[in-house]
Order: sequence, then structure tokens, then C-alpha cells
Amino acid sequence: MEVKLYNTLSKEVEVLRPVEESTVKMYVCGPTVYDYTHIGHGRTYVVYDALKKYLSIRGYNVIHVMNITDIDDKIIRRAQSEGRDWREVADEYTKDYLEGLSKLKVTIDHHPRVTDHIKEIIEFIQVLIDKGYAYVAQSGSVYFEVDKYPDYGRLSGRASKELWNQEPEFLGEKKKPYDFALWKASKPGEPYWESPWGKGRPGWHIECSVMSSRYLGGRFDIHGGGTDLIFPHHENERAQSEAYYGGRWVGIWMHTGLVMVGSDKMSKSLGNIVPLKEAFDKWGLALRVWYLSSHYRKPLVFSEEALEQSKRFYERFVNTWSLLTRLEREAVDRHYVRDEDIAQARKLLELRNRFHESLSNDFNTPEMLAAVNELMSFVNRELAYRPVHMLVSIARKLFREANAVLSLVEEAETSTEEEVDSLVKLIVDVRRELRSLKLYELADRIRSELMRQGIILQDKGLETTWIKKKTL
Ligand SMILES: Nc1ncnc2c1ncn2[C@@H]1O[C@H](COP(=O)(O)OP(=O)(O)OP(=O)(O)O)[C@@H](O)[C@H]1O
Ligand SMILES: [Zn+2]
Repeated sequence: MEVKLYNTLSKEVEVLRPVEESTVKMYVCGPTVYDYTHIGHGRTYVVYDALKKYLSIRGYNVIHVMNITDIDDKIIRRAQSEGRDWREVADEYTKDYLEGLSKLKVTIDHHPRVTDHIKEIIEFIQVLIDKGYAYVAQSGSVYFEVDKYPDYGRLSGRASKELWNQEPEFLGEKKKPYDFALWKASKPGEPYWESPWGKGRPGWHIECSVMSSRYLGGRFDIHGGGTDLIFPHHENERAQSEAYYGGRWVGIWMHTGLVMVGSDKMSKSLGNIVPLKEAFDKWGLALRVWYLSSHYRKPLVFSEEALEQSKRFYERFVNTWSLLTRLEREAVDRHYVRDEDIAQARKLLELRNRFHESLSNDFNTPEMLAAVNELMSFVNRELAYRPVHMLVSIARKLFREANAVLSLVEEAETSTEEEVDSLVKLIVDVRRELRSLKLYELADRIRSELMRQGIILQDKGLETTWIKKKTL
């Protein structure tokens, strides 16, 4: 089953063909650290994290790089308005960003920061000047000359030059209104670095071209970010990088749909954000489920109701996981399996196929979640009462794969529960005896006492299963 992903450049779903067969190199545009991480950012971070984790279980070695923009007009403005040093502002929000990632179980291999790569950025710009793609203006700012790169506009589907205008404040010294800054000459009082063109700082787009290629090479496999970045950011990154390397730079351009509040993008500038910290306190890892509950290319409208629903999925997942851990220890019929169980095994394998097919086909996570939901129903409604070893084993493997992508349970969390499980088993066995002796009152008392401890007993005929209900 080949992994296919939609490429914003070709507007088609394409087979992922990494430059190096078994390694996928992925760069995702990270935050400009001038404010708190919000749940919109979180979606973009989680989608690529889950994709990376899926590619890993498919046997790829994935290198996942996400940058930190720690120098930018927005950071400088914020620092000035608060009378603080810009580095202090950047450090504060970098910390918040990293904490957010760790809460959401997003694992990144490398977080390059712009201010650590000024030398490389200057060298890159110099090559663009030498190759005739960039020019130095009177102020000491350096611009990319868009007309020199004939493929400009293809990524964002902007065929007409009228749609290219950006950075109007530099209009006066640019050859064309749509040329964009690679290096910005500093104004008095602004932070700066020395360069061959005078004191200044890098433009936003150039940093991603330089840092992605430094860590992933001059041709890499996946470049991602939210759809808000297609133009101008990614269009510009592509232009300057292809000009530099003289050929195709990125295999697949991926873009995540935005988290919306009503019909507006959730964004710091619109003041409609839900900070990730707050949301995590309320919904925890259910946020991951919510992020993946709609296709990654579609917008995701913020809704408490949808988050509550994701929370129920999350709780069921955690509880089913712990149930499976117990069933694994109690499994029966190790040497002979009945025909009807073989039929069940086939169904489980079909579910596993659905799981992989949906994720391989443009990372269709809602379809994947539907398959996991069916699996959870099977475990709770069937397997719990008759834990046939072969079925438990197959279900467990599929559950592990699902958890590898969803990251909802830490494997280690469950092992400490073994002792409690054996005690509950003892009580359930005694209760079975009581029921067979028709001592129902006593049996019911045991059931309600256990329920108060969060252990729910469910009877089916004389058989009883239980689940430890965690409210998360
Ligand atoms: N509402 C959103 N939904 C999904 N992804 C988002 C959203 N806002 C930003 N992102 C993504 O998060 C990453 C970091 O964003 P960045 O810091 O550039 O946001 P920003 O544009 O400064 O934020 P804001 O729009 O809130 O001012 C980028 O990949 C961006 O595409
Ligand atoms: Zn970027």
C-alpha cells in the first residue's frame, strides 16, 4: 500500500517518493514567537506529528524539523510596546511553544532558531545576488527579483501579477512592487546584524529556505504549514530556493486547513484565540483526537461540543487500552480456535486494512478514527467476554498502531495496573460464585461498591467483564 498525499503544487494526490528510499525528510513552518501558542497552531503541529508517526510505523525513518522564528517585525513591535528586550519576548514565547508541544505529545527532531543561522542566511542571499536573482537597494535591503523566476505564482495558483503585491512599505526602492525582502536594513533602535550590505536582519521567507535545506538537504520530501502560508510565504520560499539550487526543491507541499472561529481564522491578530494552555487544562489529549477528527485539508471550526465528543473518544480509548492489557493476560484458547473466532479474526484484519488504507490515502484521519471506533466496540462488546488469545493478540497490535499515531496512552502507564487487576479478578470470581448461588443482593452490593471505585462490572449471562473507568 503506497502512501499518497495531496500536493498543493500539482493539485493532485501523489505517491510519496522520498529522495532516499527509506527516509522522509519533512520541514514544517513553526511559530513566530511573539505571543502564546493557540489551539489553531496546535492543529498544524499535531497533524504533521501524527503523519510523521504514521510514516514511522510504515517503516520510514522520518526527520522532522520545525523552525522557530525568533526575530521578526512582530517580535520587535511587541518588545517595544512593552519596553522589553526583544530576546526576552522571544524566549518567553519559545518556552510556551515548547511546553505546548510537549503537552500535545508532538515530538520534533530539531527546532532551528533564526538567530542561530544568520551567517548561513547571509551566505545564501549572497549566492542569490551572485546568480542575478537578487539585488541590493539603496537602503541596504536586499530583494528577490520575482521576474527572474518564471514559475512564480504556481504554488498558490496566482497566475496574474496583480495578485502578487506584498510588503507595500518597501515599494519605493523595489524594482517591482511584488519583489520581496531577503534582508531588511535596520531602522534606528532595531536589532541588527552586520552584513555585506550594512546593518540589518533577515526577511521572514529566507530563514525557512536556509534552515530547511541546511538540515534536510537541497532537495527534501515534505514541506508543510497551514494554508495561511501558501502565499506569500511558501511561494517565496520556493522561488528563492529553486533559484538557489537550480531545480526542484520540495517533493510534496502540504497545507493544513485552519482552525476557525465561526468564519474567521483563529489568529492572534484578530484577538479570537483560545490559548493552548487553557484548552489543554480542559480537554487534555482529547485535543489530538479533535484535530484529527476532520480531514487535515479542511478547516476545523472550534466547537466545545466537538471537543466534548473527542473527549469521550479519548476516554474510551484509554479505558479500552487498559481493558486490552488485562485481557492479554487472561486470554484463553491458546491452542485451538473455533471457526467463529477465525471469522472474527478476519474482520479484525479487515479493520486493520481500513486503518492503513485511510491513512495511506491522503492521511484520512476521520476514516481512521471510524475504524478505531469499530475496533473499540469489538473489544468492549465481544472480546471482553471471551478473550480468545488470537483475537486479543490481533486487536492489541492494531490498537498499538493506532496509539502510535494518536499518542493517547503511554505504554508504561498501564503496567502499574496489574496488581489492581488481579484483585478485581479475584472479587469478580467470588461474585460469580455468589450469583450462581443466587445470592444476588450480595453480588449487587459488590457491583455498586466497585462502581464507586471507578470499576464497572458488566454481566452477560453468567460471564462478567469489567472496565476501569477513568474520567480524564
Ligand atoms: N488558525 C490556525 N489553524 C491552523 N494552523 C495555524 C493557524 N494559525 C497559524 N497556524 C499555523 O501555525 C504555524 C505557526 O504560525 P505562526 O506563528 O506563523 O502564526 P501567526 O500567523 O503568527 O499566528 P496568528 O495568525 O495567530 O497571528 C504555521 O504553520 C501556521 O500555518
Ligand atoms: Zn516557513
